[in-house]
Amino acid sequence: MAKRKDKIKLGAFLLFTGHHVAAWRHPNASVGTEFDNYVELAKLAEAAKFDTIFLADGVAARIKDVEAASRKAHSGVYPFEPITLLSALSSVTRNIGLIATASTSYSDPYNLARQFGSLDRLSGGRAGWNLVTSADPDAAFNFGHETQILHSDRYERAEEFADVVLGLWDSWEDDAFLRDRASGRYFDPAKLHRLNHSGRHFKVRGPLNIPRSPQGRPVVVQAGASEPGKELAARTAEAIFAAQITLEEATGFYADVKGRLTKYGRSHDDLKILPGIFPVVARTRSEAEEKFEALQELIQPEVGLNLISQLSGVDLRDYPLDGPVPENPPATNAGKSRQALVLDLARRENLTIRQLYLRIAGARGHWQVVGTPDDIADQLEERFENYGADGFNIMSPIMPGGLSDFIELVVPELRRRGLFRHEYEGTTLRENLGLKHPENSRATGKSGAVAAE
Ligand SMILES: Cc1cc2nc3c(=O)[nH]c(=O)nc-3n(C[C@H](O)[C@H](O)[C@H](O)COP(=O)(O)O)c2cc1C
Repeated sequence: MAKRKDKIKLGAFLLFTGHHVAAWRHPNASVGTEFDNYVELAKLAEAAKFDTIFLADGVAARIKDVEAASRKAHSGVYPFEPITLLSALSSVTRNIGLIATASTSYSDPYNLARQFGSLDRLSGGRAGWNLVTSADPDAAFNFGHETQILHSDRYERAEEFADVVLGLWDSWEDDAFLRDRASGRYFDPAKLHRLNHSGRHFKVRGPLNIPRSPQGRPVVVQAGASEPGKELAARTAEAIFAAQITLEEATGFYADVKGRLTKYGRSHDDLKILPGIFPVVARTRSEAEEKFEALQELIQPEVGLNLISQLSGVDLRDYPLDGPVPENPPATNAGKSRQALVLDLARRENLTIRQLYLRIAGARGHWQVVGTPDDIADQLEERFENYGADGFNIMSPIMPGGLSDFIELVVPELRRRGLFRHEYEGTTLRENLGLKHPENSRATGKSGAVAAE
């Protein structure tokens, strides 16, 4: 197979103390909850010419199992709301993309379009929206529901939500605002487009009361991998955060989603697939293994059990720790692809419940690689060259050390192999990700989804 001509895209998935579930207990982990901690991480990633920093988010503290939650740093309690934080970080960064998570189940499309449009203008065109439907069951109780919204209903709402937001972002054409003192014309009415949306979930007249950004509009990212998740991504997203452990899973997912683009008039390069990787890197394999084991030893059984109960959608607290993971538990209404991924892993490697949580406590079901810079670069290169990814979301085990390790040890090796940039291609997120400047779908009459060029 011919070597790819494009280069790997890299995002830093920032979780304040690090992605390993016990990272907060490690003496080298920063407490990570202050603005300066995020300034440090954002500047580290930008100096390394990463494409993006990405912030996960939820709208509920996950404290149903308060004993386990009280032993974790990430129980759904985040130091900052992500759009607020990235708006602040936009003033201390220049090129790196700023991707925040926001829920289509528990937001309003007009306000969300405005907030991300504002972040996009504040940052000079570097905003991205990680569209989630909120698989977290606890979120429903903070927004007037008595039970979690059904998975299928969440995605039906998300489809319409995305169309409204995309339509609102096209309220004004790029050159609508003239600000012409001589003629007295501030904007050209012919370049203003009301949305006049009326659907099952939303009725939104528009226009959005904020102009388009230097990159046209924010980049839409999707992270769901169920059937409706993949379809929504193929129709509306320009980047996907995915979670696959094996090369086969990755290439299968990549071919599946890229294969869906044509029916929406979109081309292969209109969507970048960026699976997560949890890299533990050191100059020697034994040193990398020691680093990883030092984190593993800090995992408390309550926390490990709680983590796989959340990911598998099954409360495993009543099952023996050293017994098997239950066969065929009920389908979850939470994250379907994540349940499948965790249960397949347990079956594939014949893991007990304790072995399963030790296996995924770091990467939460993402791809985990422990080794030297060459080991990790080899794995990234293989997945990239075999079209299992267009880039990767780096989920450092511990912050800031894990991110600086990857930057100091793996990035130079990727550059030596000609796989990663030396300099940014542009100043907007689209320019650096290699995405087209979106035409204004209201101006061209291609309503709703992402308008093809
Ligand atoms: C890299 C990555 C990041 C994610 N970040 C969030 C997040 O911040 N908030 C959230 O509610 N869900 C997040 N998710 C979960 C997805 O939105 C989705 O619920 C999950 O992938 C299951 O989707 P599915 O039911 O379509 O398979 C993330 C998933 C991935 C792969």
